[in-house]
Amino acid sequence: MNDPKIIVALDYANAAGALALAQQLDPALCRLKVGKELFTAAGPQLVEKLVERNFGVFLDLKFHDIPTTVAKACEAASKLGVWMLNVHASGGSDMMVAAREGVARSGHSPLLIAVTVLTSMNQTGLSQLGIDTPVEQHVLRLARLTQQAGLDGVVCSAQEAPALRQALGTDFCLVTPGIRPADASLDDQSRVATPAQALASGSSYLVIGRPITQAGDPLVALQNISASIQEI
Ligand SMILES: O=C(O)c1cc(=O)[nH]c(=O)n1[C@@H]1O[C@H](COP(=O)(O)O)[C@@H](O)[C@H]1O
Repeated sequence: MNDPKIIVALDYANAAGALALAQQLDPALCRLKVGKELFTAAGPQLVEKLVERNFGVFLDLKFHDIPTTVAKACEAASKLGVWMLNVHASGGSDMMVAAREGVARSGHSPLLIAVTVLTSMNQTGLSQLGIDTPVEQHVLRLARLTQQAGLDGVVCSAQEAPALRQALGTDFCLVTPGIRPADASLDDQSRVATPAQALASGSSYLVIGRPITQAGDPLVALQNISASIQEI
């Protein structure tokens, strides 16, 4: 079965921008991520349109609330026919178990993953939250909690992927944003890796936004990145 490793982040302000980009891309080469900005502006109808165009959709709404609310949100999200959805692991074990139950109630079976420590965060940012544990150790702690709650995987940076892969086994899904080709701008990302480094580190899927969406020719950018990971 075709299982593209690249997830293009559709960080657009409206449906027209997102659909125009999707039109240029190929569902055999990538999946698409709909995040908070686009979903707030364009809603479930846009997600359904992307699913109809045969794209696997990662609905990235990073739910983080009391367990009942998250369970119902996950149930509703799963009913949209998405391929993957996520919650924040820092919402805790009960919240993640409830999320899993919400997905099960939906009658659909998307992958359910949890965000560990955002890739924009560094050690200073974590310390400001009162967490003085090294980033990698904190990511590992949240990832273990996620696995114990029965979720399919986590969002982490590629820098933590080798440790997580070793600790959590080959079946646990590692989704890594903060991906930058060697010559690309870091933007607001902090813990970054190139596409090839990320896959070699054990990432299952790479989330890539601006290096593709802001490129002069997004399809060529996607094809170049795809080619750079073919042999890994
Ligand atoms: O859950 C995510 O997708 C996510 C988690 C994280 O820790 N860091 C992170 O950058 N993301 C998302 O990944 C995408 C990265 O986009 P670019 O920085 O443009 O490649 C954005 O849509 C972020 O919302």
